[in-house]
Amino acid sequence: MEQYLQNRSSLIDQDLSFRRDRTKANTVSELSADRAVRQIRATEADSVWLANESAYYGDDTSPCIFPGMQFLTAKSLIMQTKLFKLLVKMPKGALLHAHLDATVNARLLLKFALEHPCIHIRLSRPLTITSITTAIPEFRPLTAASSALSLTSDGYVPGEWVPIVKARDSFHENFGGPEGFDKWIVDALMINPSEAYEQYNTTNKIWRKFQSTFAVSSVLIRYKPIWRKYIYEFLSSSVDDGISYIEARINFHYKHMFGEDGEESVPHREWLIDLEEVTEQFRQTLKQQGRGNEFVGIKVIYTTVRHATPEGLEWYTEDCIQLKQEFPHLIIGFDLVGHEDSLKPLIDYIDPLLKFRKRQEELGIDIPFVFHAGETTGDGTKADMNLYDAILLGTKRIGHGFSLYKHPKLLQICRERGIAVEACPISNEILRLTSSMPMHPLPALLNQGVPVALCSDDPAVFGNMGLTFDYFQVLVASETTGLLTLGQIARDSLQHSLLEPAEKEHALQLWESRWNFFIRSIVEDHGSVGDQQVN
Ligand SMILES: O=c1[nH]cnc2c1ncn2[C@@H]1O[C@H](CO)[C@@H](O)[C@H]1O
Repeated sequence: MEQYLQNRSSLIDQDLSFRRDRTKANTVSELSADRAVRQIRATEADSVWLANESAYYGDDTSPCIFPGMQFLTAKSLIMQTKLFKLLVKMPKGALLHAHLDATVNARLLLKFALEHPCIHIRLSRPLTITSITTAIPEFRPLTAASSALSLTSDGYVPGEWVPIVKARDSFHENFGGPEGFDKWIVDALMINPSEAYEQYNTTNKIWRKFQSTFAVSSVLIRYKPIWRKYIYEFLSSSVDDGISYIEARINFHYKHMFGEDGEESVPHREWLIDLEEVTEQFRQTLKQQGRGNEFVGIKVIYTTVRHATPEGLEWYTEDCIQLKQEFPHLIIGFDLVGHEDSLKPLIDYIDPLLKFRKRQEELGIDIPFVFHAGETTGDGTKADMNLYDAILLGTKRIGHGFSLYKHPKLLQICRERGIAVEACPISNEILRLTSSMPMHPLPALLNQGVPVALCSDDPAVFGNMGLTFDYFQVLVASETTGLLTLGQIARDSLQHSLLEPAEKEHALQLWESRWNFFIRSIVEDHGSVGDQQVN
């Protein structure tokens, strides 16, 4: 028996030996905090999840309740847990994968829109009680006065612009009045549980709804005064969630933003000037609050969408180079975004991408690739094959890499070259690549020793604001993963960021001291629990 148990633990050790949470010696406090968190997780597996499962017995329409279940159904329950409240306080390190135009709470974006009377709204078809759930509102800043007063009156002519405040005030009570207006807009900006899990419950179907949320928000966010408020809010909510550094993907597909005059004429460089100014303003406010150490900064990964033609892409690579020359410290990467299963694969862009690299060499600049790749359930499909091209093109990290676990050689390359995966678990689940967290391939990557950073992707659309929700879902869906794994993930997010070496060193030092404080506070709060052996 003794021999058997020895063999067993040796086999387990060998199997998990690549894991990055095993590479570092842990302090006594860390081990104690990890045990405490495992204990809370075990207790809540019964008190929160099992308890609710039994409450649902006998009701065929009720969702199945378990840790790591469908996020949109579980969200309110998650927020009530001790574990969630504890994780809110964890220093998360860097947010390395977020589309900037999907990062601010939808209600707040609507509030920003209502603060600007020049924002107008229109519909392409008359609104009916049944069509409201799929009717897509269109926005535009307009300076000329419009005579239309209501979207819901019989006299409304589709295509006519209505000032947003009037549209809201006059929203007919049959549609819920002004609150009904708010609900309609917010629903158009987000994915709700019945859309993700019933109406559009396949990847292709949910992507159509997903894309439509960007169509609704795009003009609002590209209105310069809202853009500035949007960035401020993104920074402030991220830092409140324990994120200290951000590499945001900005979609430069649209060549202009709308200025205060309502003209769509503000070029990309001004978007970045705004970003810098607002960031500075935010930094000053934090300093005044004595919280200067909580924020390192924000940098930008230039992105455009995979429906550009290979020739058309050259406009964007040239634009990216110009921005890099003007904002060398701000532009730190290049990526192509959009639905990989249906849009052009990387192999179609090899020529312009190699030219892009050559131009950079000639100019003595470096804009690393940070490609989305393998965001698919496919095997050997063009989206899955993007992984090979991303790696051959020298990608510094992989966005999503959902299908990476199928590729032994690529896993080895990622481990050996330190190519981190920007894993977006909640995004993957809502976009229907996985039905729940226990089905997500993340543990395969962790066990293979691939560096991982957890990311929120499009929190405004999914409702997973900050990083706490993604950390939570990962923690409750694995027995191997513990608090110390999450710590290593946060550390790796900074380690695999594109910060300059000195900046990275500084960011890591700040993180380590916050981490030690966090660990100490867990031990103080839960010390007695932590001393009990759980496993
Ligand atoms: O998970 C994702 N995978 C690929 N593309 C995405 C994802 N999330 C958002 N976008 C893309 O980014 C643009 C907005 O900046 C949108 O066009 C959207 O398609």
